[in-house]
Amino acid sequence: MKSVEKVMRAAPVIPVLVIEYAAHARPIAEALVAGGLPVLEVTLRTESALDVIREMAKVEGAIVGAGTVLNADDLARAQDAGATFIVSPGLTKKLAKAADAADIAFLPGVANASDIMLGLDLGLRHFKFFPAVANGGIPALKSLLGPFGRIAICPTGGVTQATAAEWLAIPQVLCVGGSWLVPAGDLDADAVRAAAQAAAGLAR
Ligand SMILES: O=C(O)C(=O)C[C@H](O)[C@H](O)COP(=O)(O)O
Repeated sequence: MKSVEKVMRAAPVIPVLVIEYAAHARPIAEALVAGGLPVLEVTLRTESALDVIREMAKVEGAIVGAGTVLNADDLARAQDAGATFIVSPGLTKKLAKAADAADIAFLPGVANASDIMLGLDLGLRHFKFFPAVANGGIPALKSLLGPFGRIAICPTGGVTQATAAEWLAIPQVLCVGGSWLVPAGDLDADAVRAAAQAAAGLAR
């Protein structure tokens, strides 16, 4: 399986992208990469998501993946479009097996001890903690890391530029995910680049 750890270590923040217009894909990817955030998670939540992945995959230096991958069909469509990693809000045996068979880096969501134990049974060690804040935030993650200290985590859901550093101070947290870098609405590439620069400067 391709290394999910490499994806997680490429930058302190993975922008979670919900993009309506394929025409916005390249300028947004270029602004994020130029700002120092090469890892781009394109959620499969919009009609244009697969076209967005195709466009972003052409941007030099971009490491493009798909988010909101719920099943093997989503995985296959995202990989065909050029995604090199997939992120899921949860974890199923079927999806983990499909990711293994497709030889694609896989970052599944976990919310509790049983989810992590399912992941460990499946040979996984890298997880997204989702929804990070609603699920109890830093105290909840620290409690889970008692019994599961050897996993690697990307908290996502409610993380912001202001709170990312606190999460990144936890040794098992290799990166955080968040949608704050690219707000919905009109495209402002300068603002995206500035937000990326601030995020890329966060210490791990
Ligand atoms: O679409 C998915 O697959 C998800 O897992 C959801 C995203 O990770 C969160 O919606 C990001 O959370 P915010 O940064 O609080 O907006």
